[in-house]
Amino acid sequence: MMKKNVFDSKIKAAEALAEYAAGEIARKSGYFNLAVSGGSTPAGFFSLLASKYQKVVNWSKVRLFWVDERCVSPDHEESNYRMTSETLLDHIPLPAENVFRMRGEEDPEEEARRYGNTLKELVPSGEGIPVFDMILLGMGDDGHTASIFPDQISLMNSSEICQTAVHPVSGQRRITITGPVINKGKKVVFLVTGDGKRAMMEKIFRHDPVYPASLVQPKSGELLFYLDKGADPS
Ligand SMILES: O=C1O[C@H](COP(=O)(O)O)[C@@H](O)[C@H](O)[C@H]1O
Repeated sequence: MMKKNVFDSKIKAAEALAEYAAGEIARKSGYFNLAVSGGSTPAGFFSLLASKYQKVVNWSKVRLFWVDERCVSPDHEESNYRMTSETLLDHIPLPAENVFRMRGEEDPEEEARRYGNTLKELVPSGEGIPVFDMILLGMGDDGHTASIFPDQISLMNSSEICQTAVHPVSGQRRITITGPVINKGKKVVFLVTGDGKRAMMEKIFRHDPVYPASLVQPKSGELLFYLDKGADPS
């Protein structure tokens, strides 16, 4: 099932998503396994969780994972972990043992293997694939999602849980969960904002198969879009 939610501003989209995520966490008994994206878009959502929902959410039941990471040290300005720490983790009582970062500073191939094994060990699986309670995705204006870029679209159909990737322009190495893991998620949520994303969003809603974000089609989970009106093509 697919549901599109459009809001007047990116702050309103982040507010609605924070309310939704907090509700989903509250509804779950046992661990809530959440995988988050990086880049710049989730910062507002994370900040809201860290302020408005800091005392509302039972953070000890959240286990936090990453959808993708840039192969840099965790204090690097481009680190997805660093962005999440500064906007969310530094402000909430989420136990350190519930935080499972991708180690961008390690050898990428080894780290992709290690992280895949961590996911297999900790996240309940279906048909051998980890099933996250929620996966937060972003979309680049080139149609990539996670660190799966159009020129490496085979990662959407990989037999691995986690793989390495390369940014097509900068050549920066990346580690990413693969398409089958994304499509196993119970709630797969795109947060996309800004006029600059509208043209690509239109292609994604047309399911243009050239773009990885178009191939996000959860098998039995729910696909949700949180957009601001700038990113909405309709
Ligand atoms: O490189 C990345 O890009 C996407 C989109 O980022 P945004 O800054 O345009 O929101 C992001 O979802 C991914 O996690 C990140 O590594």
